[in-house]
Amino acid sequence: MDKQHQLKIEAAKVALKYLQDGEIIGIGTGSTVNCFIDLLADHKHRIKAAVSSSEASTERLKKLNIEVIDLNEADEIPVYIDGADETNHQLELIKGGGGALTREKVIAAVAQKFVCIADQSKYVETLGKFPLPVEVVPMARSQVARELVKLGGDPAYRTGFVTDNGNVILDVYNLEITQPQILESEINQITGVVTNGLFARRPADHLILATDSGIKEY
Ligand SMILES: O=C(CO)[C@H](O)[C@H](O)COP(=O)(O)O
Repeated sequence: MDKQHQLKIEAAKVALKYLQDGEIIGIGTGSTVNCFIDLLADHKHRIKAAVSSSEASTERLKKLNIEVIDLNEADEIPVYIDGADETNHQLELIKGGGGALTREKVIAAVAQKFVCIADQSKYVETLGKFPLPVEVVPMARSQVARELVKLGGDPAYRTGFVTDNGNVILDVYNLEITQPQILESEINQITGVVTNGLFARRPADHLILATDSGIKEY
């Protein structure tokens, strides 16, 4: 097993302490969350059910006999566990490398506590080295791309990829994101954008970062 994967497992293990007995848990998407889902299998008796942010996570949860319910059936989500592509020290994130950003953002908005789990490679001074994913209604792809260029980015169409919502993704390169909240709002105002992968208006509440020198919690 490579070092990075080992760190993802370490972060996921620490996140188990946020489980709340008898409650619904929100589950994100990605390889780090997959580590958490696998660990959750041994604790499934403690939770009421899971709300999932993607078809991929739903499938993994169901394979482990963890009940998955629709978000509309959940009165509240005390805790949401998810990974990130980048985080800064304010726990503002870039997410959506796996293309699940919209459902992830919806669950994060509902959740009382958003716990981000990540390995050390995700921690950055300034967001933007990782291309910012933007989910777009297919017919608006070219128009949205032109607007993203005006904002200083270089959008690239993620070819061959369709989101769980039937939309496409533009990955925006070369953005140096010094004001994440403002950029998040600006991009969301472009007609045809479903959402973008900046989680700055609703950042994580806690970060569990696995590093070579141990777990750091923020
Ligand atoms: O936002 C995401 C999926 O849409 C993931 O959380 C993000 O891409 C991190 O994934 P990984 O844990 O595989 O590095």
